[in-house]
Amino acid sequence: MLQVYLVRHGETQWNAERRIQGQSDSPLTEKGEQQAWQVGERVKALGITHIIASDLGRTRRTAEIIAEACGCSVTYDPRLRELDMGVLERRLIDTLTDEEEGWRRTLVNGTANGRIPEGESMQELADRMNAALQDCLELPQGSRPLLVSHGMALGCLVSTILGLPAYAERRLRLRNCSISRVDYQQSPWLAPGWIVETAGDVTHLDAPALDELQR
Ligand SMILES: O=C(O)[C@H](O)COP(=O)(O)O
Repeated sequence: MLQVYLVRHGETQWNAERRIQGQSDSPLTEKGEQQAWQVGERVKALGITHIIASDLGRTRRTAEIIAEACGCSVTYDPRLRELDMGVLERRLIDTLTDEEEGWRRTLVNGTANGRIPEGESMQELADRMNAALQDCLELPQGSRPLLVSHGMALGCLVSTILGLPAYAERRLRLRNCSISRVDYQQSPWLAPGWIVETAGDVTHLDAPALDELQR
């Protein structure tokens, strides 16, 4: 059975400001760095063999910290990036016009193919995330990978494994530096293929992620 750990990056400046990141980037806050160290402490005894991260700065930094704790190297996969939020990237959520908020709501409550102008659909996001996860099956026998990615990206992945539409991800709270785990297994009792073992675990963090207060 292949176990794959899924970690959202630590809190960033823009997470704290409620500014939309998408594929734009802001650095981890001091708290975000601490969260990443706490993930490292939690997972260092789990025998992680590969750390694969989105190539955006906030996931790179989170992955580097976890890698230092686990003693393994990091590779980067752009398929693990956050949803491309098009023209709304870098904007403060609280300053969106009614029309802009409508575009955002299309993603939150909408259809799989809804998108922000110049952005990506949830279904496109789910497809690339599932493809990246599927590639973990090609790793050598006995591997235990840990993927470092983003809130909506990981939410889409977990939602679609559960057989929910990609946009159901907003029903799943994946806080900064939460840990989820999905397993690939053949079982006489469970559906064969990917199953969700845990989602959004934050019991290793000593303080609530700011996200918890915001959403
Ligand atoms: O701001 C965003 O793009 C998302 O809502 C959260 O993305 P993040 O997980 O990269 O912070």
